[in-house]
Amino acid sequence: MKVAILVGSETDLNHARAAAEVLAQFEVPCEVYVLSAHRTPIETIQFARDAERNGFSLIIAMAGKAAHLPGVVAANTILPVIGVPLSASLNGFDALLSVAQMPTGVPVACMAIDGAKNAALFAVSILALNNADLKQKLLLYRESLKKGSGKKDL
Ligand SMILES: Nc1c(C(=O)O)ncn1[C@@H]1O[C@H](COP(=O)(O)O)[C@@H](O)[C@H]1O
Repeated sequence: MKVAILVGSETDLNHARAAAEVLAQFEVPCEVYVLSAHRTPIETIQFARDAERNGFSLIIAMAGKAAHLPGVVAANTILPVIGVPLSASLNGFDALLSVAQMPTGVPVACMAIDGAKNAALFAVSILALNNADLKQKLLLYRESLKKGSGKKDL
């Protein structure tokens, strides 16, 4: 059980870090790579093709601007690909549409703009399907979200 976190540029590494921190909280191992469908197309495709053989269970791919990275990765693996559009320009709307509007047959699970943490949590949900220990941790995490909710007397 291992997650790959891909970002399109070194300038996106803060988002990779945010996702990696969530995965670490759940003790899910991950590896971070800077790969770009535009700047390093051959390496990106090779990474996606080898990902399953290299022990990855799923891939989180994040990119800003013309965010083709998640789609190109999805086109080259049948592992689940979670895409995160980043707000590198146009408040992230350009990347959102690039990640969300995949043609039928090659899906990418598109998170919110800059939704790196939710990408990691979604990855944990998928992995928890086959891992009772992880499922328990996820249930505890959801329980922790209740803190601070309810009626407030001001
Ligand atoms: N969208 C992509 C891809 C890709 O889709 O393969 N590769 C880099 N990028 C994005 O370009 C933005 C600007 O990158 P630079 O800051 O390096 O110029 C980044 O947000 C990156 O994700």
